[in-house]
Amino acid sequence: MSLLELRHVSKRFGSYKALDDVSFSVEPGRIVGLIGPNGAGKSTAMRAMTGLMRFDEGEIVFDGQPVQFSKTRALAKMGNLIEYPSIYPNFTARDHMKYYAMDSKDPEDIDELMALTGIDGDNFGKRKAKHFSLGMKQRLGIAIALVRKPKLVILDEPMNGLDPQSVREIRELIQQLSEKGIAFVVSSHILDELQRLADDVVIINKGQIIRQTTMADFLSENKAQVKVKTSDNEAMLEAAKAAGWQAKLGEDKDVMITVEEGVNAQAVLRKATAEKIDVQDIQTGTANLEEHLMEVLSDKEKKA
Ligand SMILES: Nc1ncnc2c1ncn2[C@@H]1O[C@H](COP(=O)(O)OP(=O)(O)OP(=O)(O)O)[C@@H](O)[C@H]1O
Repeated sequence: MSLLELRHVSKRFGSYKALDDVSFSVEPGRIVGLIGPNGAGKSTAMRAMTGLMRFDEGEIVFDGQPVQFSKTRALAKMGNLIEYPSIYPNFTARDHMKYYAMDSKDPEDIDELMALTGIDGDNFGKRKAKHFSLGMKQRLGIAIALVRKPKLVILDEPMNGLDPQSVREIRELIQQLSEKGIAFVVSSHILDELQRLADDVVIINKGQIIRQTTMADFLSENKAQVKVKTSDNEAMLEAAKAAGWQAKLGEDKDVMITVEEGVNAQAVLRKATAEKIDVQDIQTGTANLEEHLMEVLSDKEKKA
């Protein structure tokens, strides 16, 4: 049984449908990346899942129980870092942990949690929150999300504003926790980071789910491409299209040609030579998460 299931969930803000018949599920211990462009509905979906926001249609089931809207009662086995937990400037990290642990009948061991999230020790344990860096506040937010021994943690943009070192540390922390069986739903605009982090992807666009699959399967849908930079990219593009190849101009105006039977870097070089086009650079590779996402979204746009 899935740990979390959204079934046909819709949410309107006035006449605008922010969630439109959204269905997807989260399995125990998996890290699910929720991705999509600005305004796609990621935060709205996350708020609905945690019971922070009423939704209009459908149902959400977490750990066998329907999720119901509550202003005051957070779900017992779900942690979240969506709306910032209140961080009190004159509290230390330990004061915060003690305070949030009071909400739970059976809180996690605070010392263990502080060690795990790296907010223990002389550095942070004794300092007041008003002196914390953004990375430190993110860690404290995650530690607070974990204090009730959750089975699922929802993190909206947990990497926002962090330096590369902190981003890596937060990623390693999430992975470590998922190995202990905690599931995560994470949204992030830092797609190369999400590519490293997530086991599964759920793609949302204009309030609709476009795809739910594993990260590995999503990336393997990608066909390899030959990327070629020439003295005349427009002419190269025309020549490739005339040969019946799938070709387009990339973002940097290089020509991108999809690899298939009989179409590879060598064939592209031969074609360029025959057309008297100088090749300045040629590479073969597969698109990353960001490029593949852009492709999937633009295909969807064309079909709409
Ligand atoms: N309280 C609200 N009232 C009216 N419209 C809202 C409200 N909250 C969200 N919206 C709208 O719903 C849509 C989805 O917003 P949401 O914040 O869920 O998107 P998102 O995918 O999280 O975007 P981003 O990546 O920019 O954070 C947007 O068009 C937004 O303007």
